[in-house]
Amino acid sequence: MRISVIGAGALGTFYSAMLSSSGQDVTLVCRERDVEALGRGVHVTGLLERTAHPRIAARPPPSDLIFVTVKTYDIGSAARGIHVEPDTLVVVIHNGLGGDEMAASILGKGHVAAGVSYSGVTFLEPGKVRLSGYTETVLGSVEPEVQKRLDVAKEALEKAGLMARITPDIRAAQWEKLYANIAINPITALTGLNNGAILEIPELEALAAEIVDEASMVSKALGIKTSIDPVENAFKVMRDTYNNRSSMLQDVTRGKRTEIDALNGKVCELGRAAGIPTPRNDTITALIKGIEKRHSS
Ligand SMILES: NC(=O)C1=CN([C@@H]2O[C@H](COP(=O)(O)OP(=O)(O)OC[C@H]3O[C@@H](n4cnc5c(N)ncnc54)[C@H](O)[C@@H]3O)[C@@H](O)[C@H]2O)C=CC1
Ligand SMILES: CC(C)(CO)C(=O)C(=O)O
Repeated sequence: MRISVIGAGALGTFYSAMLSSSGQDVTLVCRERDVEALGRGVHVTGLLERTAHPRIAARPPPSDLIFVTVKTYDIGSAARGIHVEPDTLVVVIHNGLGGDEMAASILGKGHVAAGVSYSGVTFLEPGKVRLSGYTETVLGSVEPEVQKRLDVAKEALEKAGLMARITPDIRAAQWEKLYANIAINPITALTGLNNGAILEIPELEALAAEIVDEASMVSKALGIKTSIDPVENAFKVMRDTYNNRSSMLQDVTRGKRTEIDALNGKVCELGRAAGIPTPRNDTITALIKGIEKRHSS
């Protein structure tokens, strides 16, 4: 089976190293500027050590299974570069909401599934990443025909030593992770604190709970049924990742664009459409956009 991983950042380097070192036929699709460095191999350090030599390409080759591991705002352009064959399955692994729908609008609903990853991977330099959290990838599609074909992706991940699970409700899985990201990512990006420190400041802990409560109201209005307590789950992730610097804190520290539109911004958008007020998320979104503007000007 021909597997491609699009995006040689933190997650893509990790997945391609794992898939390729298990003997599978893998192409890592990267930016032109990184082709040479990645040609020397990809390396994972931290919780486990892996070195692998996947094929490297600046354009997606014809593939049976494609993992898209780019930031949410790049999913559209990455999808436009993919040529799908009739049986190609594209799994878009991302935080937030709307990414797989964006890919499906370009590639066709019959090709696209979503993935929710609970790994924690830090990008060090092209071809080098550090793994700090190593848990499962949850796979699912809202399209029954795609859902039936997800075993292919699950088996490829498992063969690579990665835990994978197919969920019958991918939207619920995405919301479950979203509750943690909308509380942790922007608060840490605005304060510079590590994830766990939110719990040490009563005012921030209360703000985090209010942000998640608003999202929970929106998800209920949309008929999303999750199996967790949203606020408790967000607090648990803060405890479990106590010393992490969130991806959004890392983004603003480096002057990079953030994924705020697919996180709190999406909650505001869906809340407006459903008639549910989201004042905390509106404010948080505006503040992060202000930081992005500072960096872009
Ligand atoms: N890093 C992590 O531990 C986790 C990340 N996620 C999510 O996974 C997604 C990917 O995250 P990261 O790997 O951290 O991002 P990243 O920013 O480290 O890597 C994305 C890479 O994709 C490249 N890229 C963008 N468009 C491309 C295209 N058209 N062709 C080829 N390369 C392209 C970028 O240049 C960058 O190297 C995000 O939605 C993130 O929130 C989810 C769970 C954990
Ligand atoms: C779970 C969490 C908050 C870990 O830092 C994360 O997903 C992120 O930083 O984007």
